[in-house]
Amino acid sequence: MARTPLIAGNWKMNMNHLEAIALVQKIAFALPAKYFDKVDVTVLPPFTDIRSVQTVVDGDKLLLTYGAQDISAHDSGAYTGEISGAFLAKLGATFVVVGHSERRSMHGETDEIVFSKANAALRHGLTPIVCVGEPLEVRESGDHVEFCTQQTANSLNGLSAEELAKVVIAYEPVWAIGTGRVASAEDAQEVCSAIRAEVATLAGTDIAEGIRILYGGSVSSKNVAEIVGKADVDGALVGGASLKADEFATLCAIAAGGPLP
Ligand SMILES: O=C(CO)COP(=O)(O)O
Repeated sequence: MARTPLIAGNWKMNMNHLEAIALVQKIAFALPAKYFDKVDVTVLPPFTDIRSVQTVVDGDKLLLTYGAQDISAHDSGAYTGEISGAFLAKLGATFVVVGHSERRSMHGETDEIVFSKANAALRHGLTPIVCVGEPLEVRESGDHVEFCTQQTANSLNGLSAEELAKVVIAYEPVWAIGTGRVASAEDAQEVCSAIRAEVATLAGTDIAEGIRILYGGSVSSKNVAEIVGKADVDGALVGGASLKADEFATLCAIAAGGPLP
């Protein structure tokens, strides 16, 4: 099944709202419209930047989309510091990352919390990018496939098949995040295909074949072609390389099969 590649730039805690405007404009300038027929591109800035990004995307009629790095499981009320999916939807957000390993580890986000956040995203018409991935000790023990399929099942179990069809999953081995130690394309394929098989048990083969599964962890313009070229890898969740306009645009163009004539 042909799945349009998705490249998502997770800016993490970088770029104030003015820097965000400049970065989005530079990415748009460096990535001509013709690429957007072959790759979906989204940027995930800090919450404080989203309104500014919306303004420049809408004002300049840019083809890239944008979203958030987290979401509250709740819709409104006494949840100090949290951000409702209703507010993100109002800002024109498309995607929202849930269960990033940095939130799982530093904020105690369990699979159950990740499930509730994915649910909240879907409730507000947002596409959750549900992150799973093993720590180094699990990789070294050879239990990474079982770990990731279990994390996938626990994070998505309870969604209907129709809801699951709307989800993006990102496989991000923790030992590859921010380390420059990128998983091999074969590593990515092994786990992404196992995740797809797990989704098939949850929601059937058609839905499993239709969803996009991304790889994340030290992706750059130098390694993205081989990784996204794998049968079950449908794009990338990019951290550091998404903060440099030319590097990110080049990475997106490669994922689109470019350079295009
Ligand atoms: O965590 C990541 C994206 O969500 C990956 O970060 P790096 O690309 O910097 O390794």
